[in-house]
Amino acid sequence: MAIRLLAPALTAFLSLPPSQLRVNRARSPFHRQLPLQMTRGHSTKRPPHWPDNVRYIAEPQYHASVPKHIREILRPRSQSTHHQTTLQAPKHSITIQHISDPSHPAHGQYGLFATKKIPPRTLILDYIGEVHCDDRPTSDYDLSLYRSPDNISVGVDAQSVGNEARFINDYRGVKAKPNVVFQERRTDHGELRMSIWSGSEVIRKGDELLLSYGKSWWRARRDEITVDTLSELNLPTASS
Ligand SMILES: C[S@@+](CC[C@H](N)C(=O)[O-])C[C@H]1O[C@@H](n2cnc3c(N)ncnc32)[C@H](O)[C@@H]1O
Repeated sequence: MAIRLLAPALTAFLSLPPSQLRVNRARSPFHRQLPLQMTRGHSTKRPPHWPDNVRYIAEPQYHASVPKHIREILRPRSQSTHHQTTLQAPKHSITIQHISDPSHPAHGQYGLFATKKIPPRTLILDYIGEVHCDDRPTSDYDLSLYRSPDNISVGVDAQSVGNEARFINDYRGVKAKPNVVFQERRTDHGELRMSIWSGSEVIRKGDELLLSYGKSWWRARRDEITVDTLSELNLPTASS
């Protein structure tokens, strides 16, 4: 299932437009891959608990589905360079952890946790993955980055390639509200990125970083379960 993570209430404090994990669905394999890069002071060395089936990257990869004119908006040619400044979280401030608490709704999966105090309204890291314009129906890691005036929707899919940001869970069933939000930014070289900021309160050492994926993400997931269940039971759906 694809997601479109919403940055809801907490985004308001930054006076910024909400971003979303995508609710649309994908169908194509990966094509072109950019070479892995070292970023300023950070390597592409996998962090602890990184899954074997996901490639750890420090810079976005551009999929063949991204048209040239959109690439030029996302990463203006004059400023395009392999020496980008990805905001990789300082390795000592966040960590991927296995969720062993049975009351956590993502029990058995992983989450992203603070290993030290993070002040309010602090840029923590970029959401890195494959930048694409095709549908990703099976991805739970597909974030909406940009919609062009000619209505082309650009996503960042971290299902198969990504960084630590892909492990941030939704706050529902965990805490009363999210403590981090999405906000787009341009790197020093002009590349459009979706980044993750702390909210209006301090994140304490040991706290899990929690977003809001948005109601539409949960609604799409619930609808999918309903349709799947009806189809397993061989019952008619609203569209059948
Ligand atoms: C972007 S991933 C988050 C990282 C994921 N936990 C992992 O280990 O790869 C989104 C997936 O995490 C799980 N998840 C995140 N927040 C959740 C929540 N509040 N309740 C239930 N499942 C959640 C769901 O399985 C969802 O499809």
